[in-house]
Amino acid sequence: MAQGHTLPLLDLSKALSQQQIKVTIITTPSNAKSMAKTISNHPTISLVEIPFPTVDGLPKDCENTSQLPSMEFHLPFLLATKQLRKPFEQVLQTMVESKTPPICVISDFFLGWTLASCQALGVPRLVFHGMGILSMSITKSTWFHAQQLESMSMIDPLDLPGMKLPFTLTKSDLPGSINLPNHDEMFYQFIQEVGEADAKSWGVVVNSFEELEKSHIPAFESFYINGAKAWCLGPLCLYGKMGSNKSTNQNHSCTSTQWLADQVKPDSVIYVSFGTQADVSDSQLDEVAFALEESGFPFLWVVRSKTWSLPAGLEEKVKGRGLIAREWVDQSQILSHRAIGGFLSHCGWNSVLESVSAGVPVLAWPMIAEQSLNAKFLVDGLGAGISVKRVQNPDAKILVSRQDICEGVEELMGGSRGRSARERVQALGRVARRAVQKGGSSHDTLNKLIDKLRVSM
Ligand SMILES: O=c1ccn([C@@H]2O[C@H](COP(=O)(O)OP(=O)(O)O[C@H]3O[C@H](CO)[C@@H](O)[C@H](O)[C@H]3O)[C@@H](O)[C@H]2O)c(=O)[nH]1
Repeated sequence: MAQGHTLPLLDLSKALSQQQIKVTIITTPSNAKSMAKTISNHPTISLVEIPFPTVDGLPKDCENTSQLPSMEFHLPFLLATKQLRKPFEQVLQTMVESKTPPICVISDFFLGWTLASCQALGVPRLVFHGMGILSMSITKSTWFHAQQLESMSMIDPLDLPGMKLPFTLTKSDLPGSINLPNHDEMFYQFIQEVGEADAKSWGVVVNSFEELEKSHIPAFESFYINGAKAWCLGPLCLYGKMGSNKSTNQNHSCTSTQWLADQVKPDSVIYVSFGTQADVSDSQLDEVAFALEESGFPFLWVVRSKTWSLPAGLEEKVKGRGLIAREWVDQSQILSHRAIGGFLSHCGWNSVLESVSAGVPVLAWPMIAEQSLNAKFLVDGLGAGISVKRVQNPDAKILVSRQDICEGVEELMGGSRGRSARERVQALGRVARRAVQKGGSSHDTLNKLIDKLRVSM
């Protein structure tokens, strides 16, 4: 129940539907509403609504993390989702009783209770984390070896058992949620609980492709106790867009796409977005605005903050050169527009895969969750991006200065490191697009998964 998980699962539903599999999406009313349009021309995908519980301490009508006023509400939100269990089980029970049991349930990692629901009815549970293989393996490994980590310095290279890392990893590279010495007790317990259910799942659906992360699969699978297999089916964003390369998207009517259509120079525009979860302070957004103005490059910037506005004097300066989108845009489509030459990104895994799929190099600015690992993989492991310079104090209001953002944008769009990242990511993009086509690794894996599930019925 987060856009970063819902969107790839919708793409997976489309991929399954293309293989003549009937998909039932069980979700809550507001999530169902936002999904309905996307699946309207897929008659084999249907939606079943179950109510979202009313919970003290959680704002009303928040059924998705993107609707939370801030990530402070994340834990109460996660705990509330446990109450979905009963209505979910009723839906499943009805399917079984009407002699149309599902061949499997694909459940989000955060809904750990679905394991027991599936086991009770003898339905295989596949888990989906939204993350890549490498970041999941590092996260799991550091979780299980937390005690050894405690005694290590922040700068010594980490040697994680069973893993060959494609870059040097230190404790300071790990996501804050792993590094914090005092885990929030309830959050810790919640993750422990869903992690145990995860490890007992029948299999794992992964939004990645073998050519990108194959060497890390054995280490990842070793965390599963019943021989569960990781099924790499991605990049999921590419299903439904097969055959398309860089497009001009002329027939899309929304403002951002129209604005993009007027940008005639290929690879000239920098796209900026920080995903659907990270809280970015308004003073930090000011720094981004000044940097984009100073860099001189055309930009398309998606801003989530409801309180921020462009600093005085900047509007005139960027008029005609930049577009600030405050509504939802089709990011994946934007990235595949030929005018887009770079992406200033928080490195959520979907953004990383969408950028790779479109062959767009990234200026990496990780913010929360496992994003620092994605950024490291992309920049140091794959050479498909460069990093912004960040200040070392995580409590500072301004984590990246306007000078450093501007320098990063200039290097990505016009510098030699940006050029080599562009070449590298374009090559990776070709491999990614091949993976989901007939005969490609992800396409084949999807068919093998369907066959295996049918046999085990
Ligand atoms: O206006 C918008 C804004 C976002 N998106 C899409 O929303 C998704 C955002 O996903 P992601 O880039 O992964 O960022 P988050 O929403 O922040 O993702 C959360 O979930 C990811 C998957 O688990 C993790 O990698 C991240 O760290 C976590 O913050 C992407 O598909 C974007 O294309 C749009 O299409 N339009």
